[in-house]
Amino acid sequence: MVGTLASDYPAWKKLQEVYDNEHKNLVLKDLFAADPERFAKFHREYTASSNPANTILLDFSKNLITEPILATLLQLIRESGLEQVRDSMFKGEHINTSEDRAVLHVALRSFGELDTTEAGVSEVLPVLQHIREFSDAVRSGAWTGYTGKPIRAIVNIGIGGSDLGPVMVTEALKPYAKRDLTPYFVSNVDGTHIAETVRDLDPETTLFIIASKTFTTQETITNAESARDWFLKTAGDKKHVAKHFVALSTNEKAVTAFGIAKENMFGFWDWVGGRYSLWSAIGLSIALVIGYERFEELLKGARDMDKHFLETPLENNLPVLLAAVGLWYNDFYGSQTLALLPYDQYLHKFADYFQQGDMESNGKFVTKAGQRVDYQTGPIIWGAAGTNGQHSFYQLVHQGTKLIPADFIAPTTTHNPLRGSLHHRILLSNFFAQPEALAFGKTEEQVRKEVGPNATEALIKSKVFEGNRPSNSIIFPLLTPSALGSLIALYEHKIFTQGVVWGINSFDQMGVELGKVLAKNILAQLGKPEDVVGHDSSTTGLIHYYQKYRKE
Ligand SMILES: O=P(O)(O)OC[C@H]1O[C@](O)(CO)[C@@H](O)[C@@H]1O
Repeated sequence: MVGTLASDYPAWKKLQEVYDNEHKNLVLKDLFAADPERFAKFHREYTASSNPANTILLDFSKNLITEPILATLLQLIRESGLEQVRDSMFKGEHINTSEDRAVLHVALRSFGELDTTEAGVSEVLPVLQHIREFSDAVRSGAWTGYTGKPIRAIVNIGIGGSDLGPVMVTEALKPYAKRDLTPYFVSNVDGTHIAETVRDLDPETTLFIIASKTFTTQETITNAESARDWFLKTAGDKKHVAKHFVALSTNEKAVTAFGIAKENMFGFWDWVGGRYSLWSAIGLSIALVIGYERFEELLKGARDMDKHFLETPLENNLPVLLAAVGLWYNDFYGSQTLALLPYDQYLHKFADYFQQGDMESNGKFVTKAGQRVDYQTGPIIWGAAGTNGQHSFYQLVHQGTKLIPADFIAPTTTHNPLRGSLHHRILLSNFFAQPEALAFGKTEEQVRKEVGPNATEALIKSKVFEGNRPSNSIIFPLLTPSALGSLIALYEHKIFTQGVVWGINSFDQMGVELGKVLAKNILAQLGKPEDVVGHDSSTTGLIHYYQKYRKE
């Protein structure tokens, strides 16, 4: 409820008491031994309403919870008004209070089913039609470059939500890609990024997509200008820009001022948050790579999860259940992070994507009512594809001193069944084994039996796995556009649910502004001969070093 600190909810106080009195007795080994039905009680299965082949099983039984604890977590979520705020979001109410905006990324994938009159919602389908027509034309070769050649490379220039979603999805759905149309992504203002990207490209067959909700982001505009310079070095005449540059934005004035024709702009609206925008025109590169039909399947997968989130009682609601166990560790166990560990190489950018999705949404310390919170809010999101993480950071996850909740994610079936799916069996054996090892560990007694009588006490102690480290396992049949859409929406709504409990605005991003302003001030000074002024000794000293040694 706006105006209530989460720690004031009765259920929060109850959870604090339960944690204080019981957490020492919550031992997974004992919880499983005491209840052979534990998995049955603590897993749920989702089936996409428009695609029965798209199911997701969420196993949350390896969490440090009991049925009463889960019930109290769900009560906390209920007391926060989650259901009411959720309904407000879907109705288009301006729940992004600081910017007085609706939050309607769900309207991008509702295919006209959402009953909201928010300006722009009625234009979603025409924009999708424009995306279909354009992607069909480029993929068929009907759309050619200025010398009549088909497009072979698309370069998406954008950053944050105008980059991370297209990157993650085009990687994840590579099995569905048109392999003679290669996507490239330029995001960093570091000239290296665009220089290295275009160095081997052919201007005659390259299409640039300038993706920017505001069309004012310094990195993106700088890169777009350099891309245009690179292109015109060969093409010469500015009139050829029209065949090689399109824009994705809410800012038509800035787009046309840049020199991109209105008919080559794909619009979207201020109620689409950057980190929730891959379903909008920002997803153009996705539609170009996998085709419009598959892009629509992605949207429908998300829409099916939207329906699940809207219609399913909290105790069976996958986003709510993920949010609930996350709150338990983040706010009562004091964990600081959440590891996203997809056992699928195609999902190797999944954690990167939700670093922005979660941390830019919930990395806040002030509630919507302007109160400073007295509890933890958004977790640090990190992770890597399995099994690579096992050879990198799993030592700490298994035997470190930190509690690291982890979500293990995997498809039962691979797109690449090499050697009779031997690779995939090996991968999935690790997907099953790691949560088991984390949960149940290895006792000193077991170690002694293994190492024999001559081992030192120190060696024995170093081989003990205390276990009792929680995880969720999320498994589904195959990484299809529909499955990916549901999976992304699952996490979007988990993030939303946690933000509602914490009472924060998950949809603005005031925290990114100060750095930008200070950088602009320093940039203006770096170009001048006189000494920099107005900074602390550290910043001044660093700038002096830069000015002493820079060569360019
Ligand atoms: O799409 P734009 O307007 O260029 O913004 C890019 C990114 O910058 C931010 O505004 C700040 O990181 C993100 O929210 C957004 O996704």
